[in-house]
Amino acid sequence: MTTQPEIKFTQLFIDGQFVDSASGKKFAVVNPSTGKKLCEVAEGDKADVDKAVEAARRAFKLGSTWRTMDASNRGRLICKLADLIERDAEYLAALETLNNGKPLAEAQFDMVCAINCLRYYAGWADKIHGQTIPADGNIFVVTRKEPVGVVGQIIPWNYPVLMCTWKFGPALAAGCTVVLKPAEQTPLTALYLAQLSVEAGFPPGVINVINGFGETAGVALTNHQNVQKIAFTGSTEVGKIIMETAAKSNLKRVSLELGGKSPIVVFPDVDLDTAVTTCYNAIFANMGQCCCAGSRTFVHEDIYDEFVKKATAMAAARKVGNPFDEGVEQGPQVSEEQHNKILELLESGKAQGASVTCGGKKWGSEGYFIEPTVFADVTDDMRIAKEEIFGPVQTILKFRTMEELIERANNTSYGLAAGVLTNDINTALTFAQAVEAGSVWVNCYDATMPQTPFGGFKMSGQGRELGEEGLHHYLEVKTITIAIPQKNS
Ligand SMILES: NC(=O)c1ccc[n+]([C@@H]2O[C@H](COP(=O)([O-])OP(=O)(O)OC[C@H]3O[C@@H](n4cnc5c(N)ncnc54)[C@H](O)[C@@H]3O)[C@@H](O)[C@H]2O)c1
Ligand SMILES: CC1=C(/C=C/C(C)=C/C=C\C(C)=C\C=O)C(C)(C)CCC1
Repeated sequence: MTTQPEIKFTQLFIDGQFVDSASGKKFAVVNPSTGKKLCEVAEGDKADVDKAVEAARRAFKLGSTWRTMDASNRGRLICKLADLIERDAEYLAALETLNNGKPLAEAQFDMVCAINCLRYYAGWADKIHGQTIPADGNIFVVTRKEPVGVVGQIIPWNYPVLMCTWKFGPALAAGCTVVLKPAEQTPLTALYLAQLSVEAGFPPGVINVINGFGETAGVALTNHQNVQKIAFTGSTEVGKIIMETAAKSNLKRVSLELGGKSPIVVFPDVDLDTAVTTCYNAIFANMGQCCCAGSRTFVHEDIYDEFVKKATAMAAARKVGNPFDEGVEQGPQVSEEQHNKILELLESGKAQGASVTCGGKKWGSEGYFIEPTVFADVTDDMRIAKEEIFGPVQTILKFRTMEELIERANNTSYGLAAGVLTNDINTALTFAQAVEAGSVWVNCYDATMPQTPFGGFKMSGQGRELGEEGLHHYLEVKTITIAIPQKNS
């Protein structure tokens, strides 16, 4: 097992090559386990985004290698990229753990999910097609699905490799070319994937990666006149800016995967230990840094006290520490900023009267660790019940009736995911139909697969990623109507 993975790539990746930024500027990448600098990477801004978009435009030109390639061969290239990730999965997982702080086992599982995602979309490449339409008159009508063109993709730091593949997979299967901006906190694995794309044989310019900050590189990409679509994952706050910038520049297409405050609901007919474990995983996975985290645990009043007792014991037993160490379940939060934001929300929970039954403060003396925390007696008006904490903080609320539950579960501007744990099919379906969420998991949680659409209602986003739905944002529909002398049925 590699615990000191070599950092091999730190430049920008434009037109199939690693290059310095036009300004020569660099920024520090930090190890969240220690708070110390890992390395410096090139800092891209507008000038570099312009170059990358130009390269992506050339790669997308009519007659280019990419545009004239058989769709089945596009699929083979995507498959090859998946194979290379699989070959280097141990290294990539270690690099992810080093840069992001997630426990190695979680990073390893992310690699499996990333590989599966690319293989799924590789299969789509030669199955994307239009229709023939029996329109009125002496005409022959066909539709073609065409790639939208150059796509800007902006991703967050919580699943760096996985998010790259959620973005690359459908875009490349559709035949687009991409400029991806990783989060400034976690650029290292995206750069390694860029190198793998060369080895896989993607033509230069099809995949470009620009490290940089949101306010400079991110804005330049979103504002660009020659970018036809922007795919964004991150905060709802920035999602709004993206939509506005996209509209004001060239009305580029936008898909958004944003925040959440997802309810996971426990009815009294369940096996309690199983339910406690499901709710625990739903919130504590990835240090709580997941858009779909089950961050409001609603428990029926009949089992509330017993549930809190067991949930507290489980969180207290959670092993925190060096994410490379075997058996460690929780590493640091990704950054000092996130760490401080969580601590501030923990204080608000205490001040507003929630009961801390486990944790509630910083863990250790170096790095960005937070104790696994459980709050009981949480009420809907508290900040910890309303705001996205993005940390290892379980908030347990009490409910009595289905009507009240549905009203409270939906009383949020978010609508990304929800979970319901019950052995009664009617209870499950009543809740599943009523809850305003893009994914509803029954007797499971986080069951997200490449085949299943994922995305939000309300302010949790626009559009869906994954599944067939995830392709649509990368495609334009062209209707071709041909006058013919005589039609026949
Ligand atoms: N939905 C998610 O997956 C997700 C991921 C990360 C963070 N968040 C939430 O957002 C909060 C803040 O985290 P954050 O500041 O890292 O998220 P963020 O939304 O600021 O960053 C996400 C990505 O957007 C880029 N970005 C930032 N401002 C931009 C702009 N004006 N134009 C274009 N791109 C821009 C960033 O550089 C990064 O690549 C977290 O505490 C959490 O609540 C959600
Ligand atoms: C939470 C776990 C997983 C699921 C992660 C998901 C569904 C991430 C989805 C995307 C984004 C952008 C989240 C936003 O923060 C795995 C990968 C299935 C592993 C188990 C834990």
